[in-house]
Amino acid sequence: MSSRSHLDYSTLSPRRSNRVDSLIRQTPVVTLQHTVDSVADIFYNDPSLYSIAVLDPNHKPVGIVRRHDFMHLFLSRYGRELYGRKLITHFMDNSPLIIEAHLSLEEASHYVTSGSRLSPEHDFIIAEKGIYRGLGHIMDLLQAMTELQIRNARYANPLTQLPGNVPIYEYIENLLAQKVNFAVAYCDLDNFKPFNDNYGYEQGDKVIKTVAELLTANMDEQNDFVGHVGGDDFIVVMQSTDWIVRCETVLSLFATQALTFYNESDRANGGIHAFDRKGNPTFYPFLSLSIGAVMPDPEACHSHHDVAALASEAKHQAKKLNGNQLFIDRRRKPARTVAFTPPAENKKEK
Ligand SMILES: Nc1nc2c(ncn2[C@@H]2O[C@H](COP(=O)(O)OP(=O)(O)OP(=O)(O)O)[C@@H](O)[C@H]2O)c(=O)[nH]1
Repeated sequence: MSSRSHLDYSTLSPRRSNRVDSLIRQTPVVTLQHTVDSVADIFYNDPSLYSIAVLDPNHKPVGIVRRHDFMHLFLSRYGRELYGRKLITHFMDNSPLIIEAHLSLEEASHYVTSGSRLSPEHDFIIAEKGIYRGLGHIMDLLQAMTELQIRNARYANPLTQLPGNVPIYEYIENLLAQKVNFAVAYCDLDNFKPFNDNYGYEQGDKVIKTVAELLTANMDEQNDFVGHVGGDDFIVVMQSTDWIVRCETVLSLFATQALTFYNESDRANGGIHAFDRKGNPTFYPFLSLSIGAVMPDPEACHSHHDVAALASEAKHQAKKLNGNQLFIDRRRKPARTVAFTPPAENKKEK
């Protein structure tokens, strides 16, 4: 998203498209030794320049000079004569907004909107581990955020409006690129097919929406990402330190809510009497949720395929347990790779 207009997202590298470094604009910088006169010359020679970052000898940003503020100095009588030879450090904003390049656009937007000092013509500094990388324009950020939202809507699951496969993959790739620790939970309903067959697709949709709502309500908006692969399969990518408790809360709430989807007679029986896929009469207990979770090793997992393999395996293990269960797989690197496949495609194999 480097120039952020009229871009075909399918050609973008997923790990860069929604990060702050995609907003970097290379503009002139000055050091602590620059005088007001020399900075004035830079502004004069480039009318499109709104701000100039001031760096210390280690390339760390220590301030920002804005054309708008600078103009005041020169509009005052004898301004240039009085201040021209002074160091720029006297006239810079020495607490500029500095945003790390690896952060997501959502995180950047959060910083920008929570800082009431900033207005649309203000720039922010983009740094990597505190070292200057370039300037970012607020208007670029807003435009990129709008495009991201349009794109997320395009890839959203139509039933739950949660992000689908493409944003899920991108989110994971982004975390892998940062080499940060995170957990992935693969959530899948149990006994959903007989429920659907017995109570109808519309009721089944309500169950899926309930799972979506429980996951969204119990995860941390800032640190966790809830995605809907399709059908009754959800992926949650978590950086909350208390993610295990959050998953357990979802399970316990679902255990209670699941009962509300049954009629009195089935509730009294503890489930549904129906036929299995081969036509044999079978008893199916209440709907439950299986969650298989893993903590992928960011050094050993090279793509979302590796993470998908780990999460799928954890989900299979979770499904072997009865009822609403969380299974945490201690394996952190995959033996094989698979993709998160929507259930409709899975079912053909059964
Ligand atoms: N209501 C509804 N049903 C769906 C949707 N997508 C897929 N399904 C149905 O979900 C069911 C998924 O089947 P399974 O995942 O095998 O259900 P299950 O009985 O829970 O089996 P396991 O997952 O193997 O435990 C099938 O009946 C699909 O037709 C959807 O969007 N809405």
